[in-house]
Amino acid sequence: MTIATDPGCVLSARALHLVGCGLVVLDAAHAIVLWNGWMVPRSGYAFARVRGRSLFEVFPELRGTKVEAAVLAVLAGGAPVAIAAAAGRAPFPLRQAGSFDGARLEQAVSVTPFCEGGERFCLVEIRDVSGNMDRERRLLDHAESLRARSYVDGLTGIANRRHFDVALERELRRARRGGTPLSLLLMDIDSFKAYNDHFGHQEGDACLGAVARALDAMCKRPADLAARYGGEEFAAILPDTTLEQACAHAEAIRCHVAGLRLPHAPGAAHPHVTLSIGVAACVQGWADTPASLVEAADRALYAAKRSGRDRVLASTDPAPG
Ligand SMILES: Nc1nc2c(ncn2[C@@H]2O[C@H](COP(=O)(O)OP(=O)(O)OP(=O)(O)O)[C@@H](O)[C@H]2O)c(=O)[nH]1
Repeated sequence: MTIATDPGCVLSARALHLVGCGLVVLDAAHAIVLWNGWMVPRSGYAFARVRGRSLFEVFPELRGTKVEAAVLAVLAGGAPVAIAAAAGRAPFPLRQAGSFDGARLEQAVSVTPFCEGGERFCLVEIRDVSGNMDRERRLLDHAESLRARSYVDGLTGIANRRHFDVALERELRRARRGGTPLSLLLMDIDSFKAYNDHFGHQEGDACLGAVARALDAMCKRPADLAARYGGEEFAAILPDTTLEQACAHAEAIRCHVAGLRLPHAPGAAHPHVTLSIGVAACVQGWADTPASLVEAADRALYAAKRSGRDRVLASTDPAPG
């Protein structure tokens, strides 16, 4: 019975050329015995040009790839092999139909053995998964941008409390491992309630933004982190910085913010916006956990407020208990 006279065979042959993926059948010597219509515009080769030629002669770049290994294993009696798509590593030089110099289609490939008339063959199926990969990439980009945004304070644009917590934990571990110093500044805008009451909440928000930008600009080393700790309170993590160095840096920040000469409310302690700053350093045995370091800096900040504001005080005593 010939293909021409068997309606089933004719239909199968037609259907084969309409399938929405690449189908290539190889004989035991990996010569191409079938090449469907999908392959033609994507490879630039009509069936007549590849018929009887080794797959690896038509596509020499398949040498040394997972596709070659799969074909050889399957033709030698192995089980079917599925090769998942990997971004940027499309094995076949196939492009969008009709385009011969664009990017390769992203491909998922499977290789399946079968026997016919006592001979072994394999079917190579190539699926274009470019759309899926694009979607996956867009989802990953979106997830990455959400993740980045979840670490930024929406009002001021500097690191938020979550970012601060993660960074403090990480930097403390690094300092303990390396035996290096680590300091923390807690900073609070003085009489900020009076500012809001006088200028209104929107101006208050703008003032928080201006102070945040000033702090961020003053924390220049790559490992330094300026963050909004909450409300009108800010924090700075200063790795590789001793208590003494941190106090000097805190004093520079205090002067810098006072130097902005942002007008304050008439009822405030000072005519311009100022900061009170508490400084603590991580020392072996105490203030060496995130909670105890924050607590030490907070006690110093409280002392700075009580002793008149617009000043820097360091915590030198171990936390109680
Ligand atoms: N505009 C604005 N105000 C805020 C924000 N978060 C906290 N505040 C205000 O900051 C003020 C903090 O006031 P207090 O805790 O009484 O302290 P203070 O007036 O700064 O006084 P001292 O800290 O003792 O100098 C409150 O009025 C809060 O409403 C914010 O996101 N935007």
